Amino acid sequence: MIEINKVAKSFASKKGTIEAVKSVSLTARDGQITGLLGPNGAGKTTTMRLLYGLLKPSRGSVRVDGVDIQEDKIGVRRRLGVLPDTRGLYPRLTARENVAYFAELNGLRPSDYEPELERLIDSLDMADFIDRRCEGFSQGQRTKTAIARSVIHRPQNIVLDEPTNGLDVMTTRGLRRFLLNCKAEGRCVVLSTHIMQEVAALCDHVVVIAKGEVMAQGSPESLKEQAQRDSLEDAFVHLIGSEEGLML
Ligand SMILES: Nc1ncnc2c1ncn2[C@@H]1O[C@H](COP(=O)(O)OP(=O)(O)OP(=O)(O)O)[C@@H](O)[C@H]1O
Repeated sequence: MIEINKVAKSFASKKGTIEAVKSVSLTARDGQITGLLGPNGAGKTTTMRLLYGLLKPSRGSVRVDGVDIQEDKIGVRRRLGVLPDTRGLYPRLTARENVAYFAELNGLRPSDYEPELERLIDSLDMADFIDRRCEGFSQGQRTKTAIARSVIHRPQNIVLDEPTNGLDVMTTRGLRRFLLNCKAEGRCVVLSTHIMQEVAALCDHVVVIAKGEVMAQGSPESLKEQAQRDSLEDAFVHLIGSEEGLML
């Protein structure tokens, strides 16, 4: 379970202070997929970076399975699998070597991680390229490798920044099946997106973010009720107060 309590983050720039995240609170539960939905520049990536400890919040706190990230960063990272916005693979290593390297950084021996790696190759459909160097990989191949790498240590909590960005329909469907399977195993999945179909297809709990603040949160059904709209699309546009930057 991930609990974010009133986090804020601002950046200094030549033109003054940018308040990327003004105040975001949410709880992402085990056995659920929680979606952060918002237009471009809403503060999703910054919230994700605060969540996995890449950035330190200006205010507020983050707890993962009850552990405060500022008090025990390493303990929290062990409980987290992260797909960052920059996928960041080692181009000279094969996909298998990239995943194995991360498994070993997490203290696993080949006999510990190899069965899980085989399972991931199968469920993410990676057999065709697993033993190729990552240099020259397509976006889908890169994303799949980065996802396998982020979950090889079987973390209870999985955090993915725009996981289906640039993926084709078949790859997206495979990834959705994979995430639904993680949910069925009782894991906590958090993803950010600006694609509404993603939310409708996957999310149990949706946090609508715009301009660094939470505009509304709840199940897709409850968001329609809160906005008094019949479709999710209309509800989101109403809650955000603009259509800008959203993909319908
Ligand atoms: N390191 C940084 N320095 C300065 N400004 C930043 C930094 N990181 C983010 N911002 C600004 O904070 C705001 C929120 O950015 P963020 O990347 O969190 O949005 P987002 O919701 O993920 O958007 P997108 O959907 O376009 O990826 C933007 O105005 C962005 O320019």
